[in-house]
This record gives sequence, structure tokens and C-alpha cells, in this order.
Amino acid sequence: MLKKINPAKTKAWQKLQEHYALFSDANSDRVEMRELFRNDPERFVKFSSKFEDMIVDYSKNIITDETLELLFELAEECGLKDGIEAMFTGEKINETENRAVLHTALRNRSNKPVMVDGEDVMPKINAVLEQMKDFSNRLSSGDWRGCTGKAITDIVNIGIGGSDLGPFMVTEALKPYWGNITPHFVSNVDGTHISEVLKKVCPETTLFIIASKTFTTQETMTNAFTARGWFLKNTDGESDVSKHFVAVSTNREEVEKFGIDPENMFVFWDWVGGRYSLWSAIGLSIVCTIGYDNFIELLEGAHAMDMHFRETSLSENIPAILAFIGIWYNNFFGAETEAILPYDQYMHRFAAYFQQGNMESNGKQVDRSGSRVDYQTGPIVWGEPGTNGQHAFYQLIHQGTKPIPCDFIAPAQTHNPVSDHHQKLLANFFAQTEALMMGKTEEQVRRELTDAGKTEEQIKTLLPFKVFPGNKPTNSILVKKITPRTLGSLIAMYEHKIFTQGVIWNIFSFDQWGVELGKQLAGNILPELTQDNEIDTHDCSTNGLINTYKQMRNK
Ligand SMILES: O=P(O)(O)OC[C@H]1O[C@](O)(CO)[C@@H](O)[C@@H]1O
Repeated sequence: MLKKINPAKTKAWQKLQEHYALFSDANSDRVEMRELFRNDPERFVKFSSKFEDMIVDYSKNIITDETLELLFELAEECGLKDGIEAMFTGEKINETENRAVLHTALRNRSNKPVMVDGEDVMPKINAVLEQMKDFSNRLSSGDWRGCTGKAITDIVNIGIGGSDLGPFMVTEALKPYWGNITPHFVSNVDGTHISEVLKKVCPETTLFIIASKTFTTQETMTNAFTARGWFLKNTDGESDVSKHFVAVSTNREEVEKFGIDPENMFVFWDWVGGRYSLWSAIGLSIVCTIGYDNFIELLEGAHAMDMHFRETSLSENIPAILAFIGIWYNNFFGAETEAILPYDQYMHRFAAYFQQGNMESNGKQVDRSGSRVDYQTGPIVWGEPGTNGQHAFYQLIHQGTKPIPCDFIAPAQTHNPVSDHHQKLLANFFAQTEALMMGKTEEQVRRELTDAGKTEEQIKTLLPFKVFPGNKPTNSILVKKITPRTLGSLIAMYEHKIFTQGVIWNIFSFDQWGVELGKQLAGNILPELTQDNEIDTHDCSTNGLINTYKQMRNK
């Protein structure tokens, strides 16, 4: 089991607090990155790590050897190494749901036994993989036929949260690997989402994958029934449903109730967390889109990162180091958010994916003993692909008042070598991380303005606006190319970063009770919306909004 240690009460935490004074804004002699780089030409070599075709450069952080040493101490005091073993060996570390956490078993390409409740889970994982392989081959070869004998050309994944974000992000990131099946994704209960997707597909050649761990999620079931209604309206009847609807779930009973043949069901298990489920049967839409072999490459890449995370000492451990640096800013510099900035258009959903990964996992205020924490936990995670972000929100990162550590991610090779686009893209990547670290001093600005012929008066006026403080931290993650394998490693790297932080913050990262209340209340309100009568069962704001909505919808 994970230890229950208050990180803020550890010796390392106290030392980190004292150490922070060196870098604090309150210290007029603070140590800044510019100086650290000036004093150590080997800083890049020292503070970067290679993993297969990936390099993670964390040298542009406000850290010294001592900072890292203290963070390693913190991790040791909090029992990180034991925690990692507990997760990999199937201990029920998701205590509030009494579940193991075994997304790593789903990509355990060594096939060594992984035991849960005395049972090796590998045979059943392999059986589902075989089923996914067979199914996707039948789809892409045209062996699986729709109701009028035509081959399937489009799949629609209906799911939400972890049953949508992972498959959507991965299929987008790996678009260059698409075969002859086009994927579509419907998640939002807003009828616009399904309506727009249904406009693009033809009932005879479309297969719906209803993806839901519980098979009770309101949004998914509503969209699934709408899809079935649309299908039945446009085809000959009920008997054809089996050719056009399959399910991915842990809940056989509900799948059968919906009318999907259990033969067409792909199972997974309660030890797969929703936001960690793309490696399971939830990845069916990925397999159908990029092919089974590429999916296995994705698993292989993740497995390689798993081994690195499990077996490498903390001082060389990439996910752990990224996690420690995140804690450094979150808990000592007061950083509230982190940006993930992929310089790769195909990765445009990567930040959104890890928004759920991070915020649903570590958005917790109660520690593992059930007490309110007295320190900050999970950061707000956000981001957009470069260079679009540069023209939207980088201003605030450069010159705003909030510290925002950023991860820059880019491939050295593009799938679309169009003239010099990629060099321009990467020039921006490198320039931004340099600018964020170096900033622009008063002296530099003064020289520039003088060279531009400005008067002393003009220089004085403009100076404060043109100075960049710099000292803004970034990690740079450069991969050779975005392939299924590299993507698998990248995703696993971030997953383990989240896990590491959760262990140290002494919170449970694999439950999500916080999303339940809204669901419950929506369930109470829905029947109140069916009639036009005025309601008074809530607070005055909620009553007022509901009653105004009722008036508006009728006029
Ligand atoms: O797969 P399901 O059961 O439909 O759940 C979807 C999502 O809902 C949540 O439970 C809450 O948002 C997520 O954790 C999960 O990924």
C-alpha cells in the first residue's frame, strides 16, 4: 500500500523551503537561470536525459544539483520507490474503490504474470488483444459487412472522458498511420455533436463503438440511443444492429440491456482507470484506425517507459524528475498552472488529454488518511499547439505576473516536409524556450532603442514595457518523430509523472469522487425540465435560471 506521509512535515520539505529562499522573488540577490547557465557550460548535459529517440532537457529550470538532491530526498521520505512497486504488482492502491491500478499490465509486453486477487491477468489481456486484432482485421479487409453487404468505411466512437479523450488524442496524433477506416468521435451530450457527425456518415457503412467503462454514463448512453435510433430509421431493422454496434465496457449486463450481442463486446476490468484506459479495449477505435501492429507499437513504447520508470534510480528517472520539478514550482514557487505545448499539429489534443489525466487524478484536497491537506496538490493543466499558442497566450507567460512552467514537445522529423515549414516551427520552439529563460534586460532594450534612433525621453518611456524578466522555466522534449512507439512512451511518461506527484502529495490519484455531485444534481434537475411549471426547489439563483430557461424555450 502507499504510505500515508504528510510531505509538508518531512525533513526534505523543510530543507526545500529554506533552499527556495535562494531563488525567491523576495530575495534581491536571487539566483536566476541566466547565471546558472553562465556558470556551468555543462548544464545541458547534466540536466537532460535520453530515452530511445527522445531527449528530455530540463536544464531550463530554476534548479541546482542541490534542488534535485532535496527533491530525491523528499521522494524517498514519501516512499515513492515502494509506491511504484505497489502499483506495478497489482496492490489495491486505489483504496477508496478497493481496486488495483494496472494500466501498466495492459501494455506489459514482457507478458510476465501480473497478479490481482491471486489471478494472473495477462491471459485475459492477451485474449482481448486477439479479439481486437481479429475484429479490426475483419473491418479493414472488408470481411465484416454492414446490413446491405457493404464494407465498413467509418467508425464512430461514442464515449466521454477517458472513453473518448485517449482514443481521440491518439488517432489524431497518429493520423499519418490511418488505414482505410475513418474514425469519428462523439462525446458531448449536446445534440449538436452527434448531429454533426451523423451528417458525415452513411448508415450502411458505419460501425458504432459504444465505449463506456460503466455503460451507465448519461452522455454516452444518450448518444448511443440516438445513434441507434438514427440507424434503425435509415435501415431495415433491429436484426441489423449487431452488424453496426459493438460495445467496450466492464459491464456485460448493461451492454446486453442496450441490445448489443455479448459476442460483439470487448471487455476490460475495474483495475483499469477510465483516464488510463486507452491501452485497453477502449483503444478499439485506435486499433481500427491505425491497425493492430501500430497499436502494439504504441503499447511497446509505453512498456519501455514503464520499465524505465520502474527500474531506473530516481536521479535518472525521467517521469520522476519531471514530477519533482513540477512539485518544486507548485509547492514552493506557488505556480498554479502548467502548460503543455506540443509543436506538432497532429498532437493538438495532447494537452486536453492530460488535462483530464492530471486534473481528475490529482485534483484532490483530502490526503490518504482523509484529512484536509495543508499544501497545494494538482496543477491546472492546459495548452495548445505551437505556434498558435504564441499568438494567443504566450504574452502572459513572458510578461504576466503568474509563474507558468511549460513543457515544449516537438518532433525533429515531420510527417509533412513542406518547404521550410518544419524548420520555422522548430525555430519558434527553440526561440521561445530561450526567450523565456533569458528574457531581455534593461541594458539590451536600451541598446536596441538607441540603435533605432530613439531619444532618451522615448527610451525612458518605453523601457519598462520592453523588458522581459526571463527566468521562466521550461522542459523541452524533443523526439525524432511522432511514431506509435514514441507516442506510447510520451503518454506513459506523463502518466507516471502524475502518479509520482500523487504519491508525494499523499493523495489518491485513481478515484474521481469530485465528478459525482454534478452528475447527481443533473439527475435531479432533468425531470424538472420536462414540464413548464415554475420550480422553487433550489437556491434562488438555480431556480431563477431554470425558470428563465423555461420561459425562453417557449418563446
Ligand atoms: O467510461 P465511462 O464509465 O462512461 O466514464 C467516462 C468518464 O467519466 C468519469 O468517470 C468522470 O468524468 C471519467 O473518469 C471517465 O473517464
